[in-house]
Amino acid sequence: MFLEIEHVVIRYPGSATARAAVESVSLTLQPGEIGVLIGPSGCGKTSLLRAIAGLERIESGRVAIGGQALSAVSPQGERVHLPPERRQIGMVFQDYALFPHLSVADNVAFGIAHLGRQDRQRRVTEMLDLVGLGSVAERYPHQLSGGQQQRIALARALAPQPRLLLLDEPFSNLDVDLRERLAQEVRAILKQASTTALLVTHDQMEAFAVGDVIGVMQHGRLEQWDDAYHLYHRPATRFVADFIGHGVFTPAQIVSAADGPVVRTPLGDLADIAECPLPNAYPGGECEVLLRADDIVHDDASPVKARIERKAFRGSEFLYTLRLASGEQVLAHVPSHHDHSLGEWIGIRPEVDHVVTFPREAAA
Ligand SMILES: Nc1ncnc2c1ncn2[C@@H]1O[C@H](COP(=O)(O)OP(=O)(O)OP(=O)(O)O)[C@@H](O)[C@H]1O
Repeated sequence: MFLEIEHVVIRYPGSATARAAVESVSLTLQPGEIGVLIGPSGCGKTSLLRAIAGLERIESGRVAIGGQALSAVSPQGERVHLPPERRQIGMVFQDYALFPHLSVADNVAFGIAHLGRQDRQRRVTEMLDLVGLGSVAERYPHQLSGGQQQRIALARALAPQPRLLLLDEPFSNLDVDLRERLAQEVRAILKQASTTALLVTHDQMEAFAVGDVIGVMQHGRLEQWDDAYHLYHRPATRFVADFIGHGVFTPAQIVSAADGPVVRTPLGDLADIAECPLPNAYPGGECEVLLRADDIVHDDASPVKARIERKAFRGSEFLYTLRLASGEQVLAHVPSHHDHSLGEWIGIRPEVDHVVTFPREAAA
């Protein structure tokens, strides 16, 4: 392991009795791996990032890179806290923080003043080429677009060859189209430079575009640290299931059938499902099943009908909010050439590959 975060607790001064901002978070990154922390506002992502950078002190736990403890508080109260400038960690913030009076080349050279002139120039050229902006070296930040400024900020952060790069909402000042494109570019740049990085965002698309591993945080806790596929298809908690993707929880019952357990839902039985829980996993087999919008297929031949309550155009598809006659709500992605009207009844059927169940909310 390269980056090791072990049971880190962060509590701000003056809030000794209050909930910790970060509550016993543990995660690891391999060399060259990109991690992303995502979660609602106030869940503690920035606090954790700042603690890794050395800008906040931890109350307990350990932060280490390559086996070297940067911050640590042992159960006996022994403390390590390396100052930020000795951690060899780079940072990129949402506001770029470029120096307006310095040219692009001088901005990139800022953190490598210790190198000789030739080495410095070579590194600046390398970094500008890496971010695809070799042609703007002599310009000033105000002469660049937001996306270009952010790539320069990345070049500046990478120039000193940090052991770890931390990125705090680096795309949030950019418009939506640019954001996703830049997110993919940044991933490619980090991979090319073999940089280990941890990025904070509240945008799922960004997290999926950039991260090898994604951590979902809530109330200071890390609910799951996993790849995008598992977060989506195997969410560890109800919060993760709800936070990632579009879906609803529907009451269901797991019952034994001739060919094994089936999940009985208002849309019919879900059968032939790998890793289906056994009926005795829940009292009376009663649970809630997660139905994602892409688990529901529009099929006029289906006996199950649902009324369209809302629809949102998403380019190649609509996100329909549907109501079954029995009262349950479900979501469905439907190709956008199936343009039905609000209030219309359409046929739907479930096509669920991964069944995700949780205890009934009231019983949970
Ligand atoms: N300097 C501080 N002093 C006291 N409390 C703080 C401080 N910084 C953050 N907090 C509190 O710690 C908790 C976590 O905040 P943090 O900024 O880490 O969350 P976040 O997930 O990054 O949120 P956002 O997405 O809004 O930036 C919040 O309850 C916040 O109010």
